[in-house]
Amino acid sequence: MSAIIEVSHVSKSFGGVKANEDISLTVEKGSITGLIGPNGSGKTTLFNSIVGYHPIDSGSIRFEGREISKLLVPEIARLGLLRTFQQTRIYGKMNCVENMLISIPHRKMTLLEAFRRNTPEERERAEHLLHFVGLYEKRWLQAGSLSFGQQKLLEFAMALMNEPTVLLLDEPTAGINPTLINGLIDRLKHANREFGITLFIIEHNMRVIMNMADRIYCLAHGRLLAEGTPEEIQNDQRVIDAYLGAH
Ligand SMILES: Nc1ncnc2c1ncn2[C@@H]1O[C@H](COP(=O)(O)OP(=O)(O)OP(=O)(O)O)[C@@H](O)[C@H]1O
Repeated sequence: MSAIIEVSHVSKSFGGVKANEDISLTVEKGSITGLIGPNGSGKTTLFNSIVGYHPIDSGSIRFEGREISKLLVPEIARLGLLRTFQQTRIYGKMNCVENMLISIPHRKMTLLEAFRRNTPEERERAEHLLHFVGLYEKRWLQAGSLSFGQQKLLEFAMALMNEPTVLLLDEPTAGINPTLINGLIDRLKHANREFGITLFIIEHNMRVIMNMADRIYCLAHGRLLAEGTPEEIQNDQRVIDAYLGAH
């Protein structure tokens, strides 16, 4: 495997708060990589830096060997690097298929035009992916009427509409009941194995991340505390003291 994301010595402060300090890590192509750490340890800030949501103070971020730390969100998205959020971002009044169709990015037209111009291939792809995440039967329902877990599955399918190379997932299982969590894990693993999508996942649910990740990074107080396989991380005394002891 080779590195698809290379974060080197990245720092980012908000006023006096050092949210990320001298962080270096790599995400291997084709891997499922985990990012854990206590609340406020800088995980979301790092994701935001990688996808271009805000400029970094220093350091370098490379995607497929190319420096991306000065690029804007849509430019990075066009390269195939996308993220999802802790809170779902769906349109509750639209049905699932409509949500899928408007998730195709960078259209320089109104929503109405966007619907008119969707190609049959895009519609077919939307339905295929809704089937993939188990929402095909519900495709004509308003997204707002779905359970929170189903909305997360919809959001995942919306991200897949853009055919990402790498998907950054911010707490994908937060707020989802255990049955749906298992379904989501299964779908994520499938997307990784069968579609070859590299996954970089922030997750507080240890059962989930230990079960999925090839490699895990742990942050604490904005710094990289430890890295290793799930087994190494679980047995790392620094991680236990800073984080796992409370979980
Ligand atoms: N836009 C911002 N403005 C000011 N401070 C911020 C901003 N974003 C993050 N911070 C601060 O940076 C630190 C790291 O926050 P961040 O959200 O990255 O942590 P996290 O590990 O993702 O936490 P959680 O697990 O609770 O989501 C916190 O002290 C937070 O208050």
